[in-house]
Amino acid sequence: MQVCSESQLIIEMQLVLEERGSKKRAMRGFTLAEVSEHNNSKDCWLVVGGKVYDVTKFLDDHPGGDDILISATGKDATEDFVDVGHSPSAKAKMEEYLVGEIDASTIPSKKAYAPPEQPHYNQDKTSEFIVKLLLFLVPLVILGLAVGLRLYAKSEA
Ligand code: HEM
Repeated sequence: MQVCSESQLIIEMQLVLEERGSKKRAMRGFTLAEVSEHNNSKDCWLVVGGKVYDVTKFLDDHPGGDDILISATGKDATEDFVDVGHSPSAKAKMEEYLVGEIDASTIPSKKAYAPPEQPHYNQDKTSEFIVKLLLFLVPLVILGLAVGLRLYAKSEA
C-alpha cells in the first residue's frame, strides 16, 4: 500500500514537472512587429508586463470594452493596464490568454522629456542700445543741418 502511494506521488510529481516544462517550452518569443500584426477585433494581441496575450476571445467580455483593448495593440500596454488598477482576479484571468513573451529589445524605449525649444533671445543688449541711440541721433543731426543751412543762407542774403 505504502509502495503504491509513493509511486503514485512520484508519477504525480513527474506530471507536474512535465506540465511546467511544456509550459516553458510553449512560451514563444515575439517581436513587437509580430505582435503588432494582431491589431483588430478578429485578432487582437496585447503586450503587458513583458508577456504577450491573445485577447481576441476576451474582447466581448472585457469589462472595459473591446475598443480600449484594440487601441492598446502594437505597443507596450503595461502602463495603460496598470493605470486602470486592474484587480487581482483580472491579473489571474490574463493567464488564460498568454501566448508568449515579448522580445524587450524590439520595444522602443521611451524618450526622455525634452522641454519645447524656446526662441533664442539675444542676451546682449548692446546692439539694441546702438539702434535706439541712432534713432534718436539721426533726426537730431538732420535738424541741426537744416537749421545750420538756414542760418548760412540768411547770412549770405
Ligand atoms: C489580458 C489583458 C486584460 C485583462 C484580462 C483585463 C481584464 C479586466 C477585468 C477583469 C476588468 C474588470 C475590473 C477588474 O477586475 O479590475 C477590467 C476592466 C477594465 N480594463 Fe481591462 N483587462 C486587460 C487589459 C486591459 C488593457 C490593456 C486596458 C487599457 C488599455 C484595460 C482597460 C480596462 C478598463 C478601462 C477597465 C474598466 C475599469 C472600470 O470601469 O473600473 N484592460 N479589465
